[in-house]
Amino acid sequence: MRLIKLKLASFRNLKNLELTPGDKFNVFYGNNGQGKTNLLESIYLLATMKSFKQAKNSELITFGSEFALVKGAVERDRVRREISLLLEKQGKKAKIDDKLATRVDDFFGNLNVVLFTPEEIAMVRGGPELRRRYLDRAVFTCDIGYLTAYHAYVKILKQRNALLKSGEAFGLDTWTEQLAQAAVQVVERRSAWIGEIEKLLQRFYSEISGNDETVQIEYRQHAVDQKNWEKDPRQALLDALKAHEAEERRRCTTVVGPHRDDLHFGLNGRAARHFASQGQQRSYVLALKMAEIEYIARCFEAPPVLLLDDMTSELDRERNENLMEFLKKRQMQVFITTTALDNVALGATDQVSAFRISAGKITN
Ligand SMILES: Nc1ncnc2c1ncn2[C@@H]1O[C@H](COP(=O)(O)OP(=O)(O)OP(=O)(O)O)[C@@H](O)[C@H]1O
Repeated sequence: MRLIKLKLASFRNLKNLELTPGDKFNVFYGNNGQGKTNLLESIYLLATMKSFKQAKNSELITFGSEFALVKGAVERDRVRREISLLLEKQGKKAKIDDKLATRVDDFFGNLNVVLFTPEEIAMVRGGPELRRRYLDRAVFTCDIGYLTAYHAYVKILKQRNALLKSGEAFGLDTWTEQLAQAAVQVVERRSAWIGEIEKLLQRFYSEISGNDETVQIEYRQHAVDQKNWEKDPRQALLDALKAHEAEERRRCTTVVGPHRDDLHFGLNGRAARHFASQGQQRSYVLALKMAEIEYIARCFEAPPVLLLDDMTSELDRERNENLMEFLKKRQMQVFITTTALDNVALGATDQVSAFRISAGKITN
């Protein structure tokens, strides 16, 4: 799977850009604020239809323009496809080979990406919403049906919250039933992904750290009894919701469900969030990304495209080299941004295509 052409019009400060990337390492270098991250954002958008900065369409369109166009030619299993996204202030239109894509699963899967940004290191230390967001996007890449299950859950959650807000005494039970049913779908799919990642995580962590520390990854459900869950997931959620009903009525919001769950990262049996050093946290996230890449490669029988935004500022030389060694061994296309070319520990390889970016233009 690879991106063989990229064409941008009025996308952030990239007003008119055409790129023919190389098959392996594509390094975009230049000063701050020139458009390197914007370029990665456009590729991410083409793959996921979402901005990794949670930006709205209006922020993605060049100031003063009415629309933006992100177009790519992708190749998977020797089949070439043109995929494009037209961004208008009111919405997006996705096309595949010039035909409007009407179904989600037609569009997704043509280009799989794994993103690695400095902000993701904060995922270990930060609040649960960062980890949930990461988890949702990662699960969706390998399980397209997850998006439907997740949207169904969110829709019911919103309706249940509206009822709680209205102060209406009746009708909650019906929403609670539906919520529990939809929640089981979300939790089971998230847990299945974690189960697969867990098998790979230790191997990569040991490779990076070179020691015998152990790593754990676990799905942690908020307020749900795990013994009950193992016997009957739906009933366990119903029981937890019932037990919190008074609190929910008081706070006018649903307090139990996957929107409150968390992903637990453990190191030597303790919470990495509290006990891991910065270096260990970096190694953890790096190993997690490697595991994610490996898992996607297995699911699709083709590795994803990797987007590495300014990682040289976060990873020290040794981790940087470890990551590059891991990538060199795989037939995968990589897009890297950095302020200076020699920050990227690629060593001697002829697989690098370097592009200098200045004021939204490729200048070499
Ligand atoms: N909608 C927009 N229209 C025009 N320019 C925009 C828009 N959104 C952001 N920009 C510009 O894009 C630039 C930021 O680009 P980007 O984040 O890609 O920088 P970068 O090269 O990755 O820099 P750094 O090395 O600091 O991360 C800023 O100059 C900003 O003003």
